[in-house]
Amino acid sequence: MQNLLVSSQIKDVDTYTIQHEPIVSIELMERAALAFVNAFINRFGDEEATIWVCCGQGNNGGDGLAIARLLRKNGYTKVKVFLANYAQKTSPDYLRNLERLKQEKSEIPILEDLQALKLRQNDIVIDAILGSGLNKPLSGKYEKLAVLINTSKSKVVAVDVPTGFKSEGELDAIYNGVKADFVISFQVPKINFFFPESIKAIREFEVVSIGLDEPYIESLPSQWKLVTEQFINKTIKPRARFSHKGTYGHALIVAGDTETMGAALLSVNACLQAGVGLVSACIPQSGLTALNVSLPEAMYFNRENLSNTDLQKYQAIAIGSGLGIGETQEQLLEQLLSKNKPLLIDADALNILSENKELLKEIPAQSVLTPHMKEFDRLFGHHDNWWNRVEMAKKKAIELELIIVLKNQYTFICLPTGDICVNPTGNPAMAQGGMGDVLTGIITSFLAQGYNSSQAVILGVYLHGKAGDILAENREIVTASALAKSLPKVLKNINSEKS
Ligand SMILES: NC(=O)C1=CN([C@@H]2O[C@H](COP(=O)(O)OP(=O)(O)OC[C@H]3O[C@@H](n4cnc5c(N)ncnc54)[C@H](O)[C@@H]3O)[C@@H](O)[C@H]2O)[C@@H](O)CC1
Repeated sequence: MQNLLVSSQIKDVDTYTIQHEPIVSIELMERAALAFVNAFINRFGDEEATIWVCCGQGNNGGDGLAIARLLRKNGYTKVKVFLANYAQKTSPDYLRNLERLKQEKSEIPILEDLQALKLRQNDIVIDAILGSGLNKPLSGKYEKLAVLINTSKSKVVAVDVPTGFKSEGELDAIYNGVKADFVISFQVPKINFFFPESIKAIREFEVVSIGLDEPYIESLPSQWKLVTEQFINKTIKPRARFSHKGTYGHALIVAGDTETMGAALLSVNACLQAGVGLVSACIPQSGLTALNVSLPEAMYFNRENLSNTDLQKYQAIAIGSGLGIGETQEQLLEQLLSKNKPLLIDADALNILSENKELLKEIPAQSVLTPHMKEFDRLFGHHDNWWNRVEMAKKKAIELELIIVLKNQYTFICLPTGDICVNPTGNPAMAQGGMGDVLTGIITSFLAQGYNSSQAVILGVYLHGKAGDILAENREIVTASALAKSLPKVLKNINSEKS
């Protein structure tokens, strides 16, 4: 897991690195500019393009000036600098870079008049006006400049963060900052990059290392964690020699209704594909033929027997996929809750909870809830923005001792400890019915295999997204069935890389 930091902490890390590496601040800026330029060249190789580097007067502007110089050195001949010198204060490193640019007679025009900023279709704007130092909403000349950039047809590449974009905290409903096609951000992704509202400001982003002190970053207190591939590789266990089906647990999935049996089958199938030893499908009798035909590996569990069966033999129990809503389903949920064993609660089971909120207190600790936005709001009230929604999920996870998996392109996993783990995998090709049922099956599978609740959820969410990402490399749409089918290979690849 990687710590995600708020802007004040990032500033602190800059200072720490400068003092302890040690490195002078102007050299750190040079390193940042070089990292930006390398990533930029990788992506925008056209040396003939006209590049307008728009610079403010803080360190973000200082980066911009160094970037302009380095681009020129790398063969980009049509680089121009525009100085947005609208403030009283200037940073010392900005001034040093400005001096250097002037002294070196680098043939880079330095413009200050807005009229001179004639942005054309194939031009590139490098936005180095304001970065993570933003401390109030954009207004006046800054806002005017943002409008000019946004209404041009030029491509916009932002340095660290787009001008006017808040790196953390509630994002305003109306965004008046620079809209970037691409952001090259330094060292750590900013927390708000993972929030859906950032789409107004950022189309794509990449994070480049500038050599800030990583152990120090990890030592800082932060409730925000980014799930990393290293964490997954370290956590996941390969199949052991001499193991048998009993080694990988027995899962029980309570799901399906006459017309939504597909959801149950998707869940049960995903549970198998993710490696469970045994899975029993507690579905209505009307689904028995479908189950036997499509998933011969799965076992059938008669619903009539749920109340009087000892469920201890199941290492994991999930309820919800395609369950339907009604008195019978409510009774099923209540029966499971009374067994006092952690559950995974999804889909219709969440909707039943939102109609019977008094049941929330009955959910055993360490249970997992996997709502999408609408299910979450039905459960815990309407939220105007994602920041507030995630804050509420965190609060409820602590209060009810649950793991709340708030699903989105970047899923937020809120743990009872107060930590919020952001999952970086997943993509829009996966936006299709059944995907949630598959996720439920995968997490249930990992729970049954003996991972603890947090591990099972993090592994499940990450690998679900990872499988989707791999498939989306050469297809526009990824169906839930295709994703489930690809899981054994994704798992194999991870385990082979380790050995
Ligand atoms: N040593 C460092 O601190 C490093 C900083 N780096 C760069 O520095 C940036 C942060 O630099 P700074 O902290 O100087 O801040 P910025 O350059 O982002 O902003 C500078 C100034 O803008 C003012 N300001 C904030 N919001 C405003 C608004 N809405 N309207 C008008 N003025 C506003 C602030 O008062 C501040 O004086 C990062 O985003 C990154 O690009 C990198 O060079 C890496 C090293």
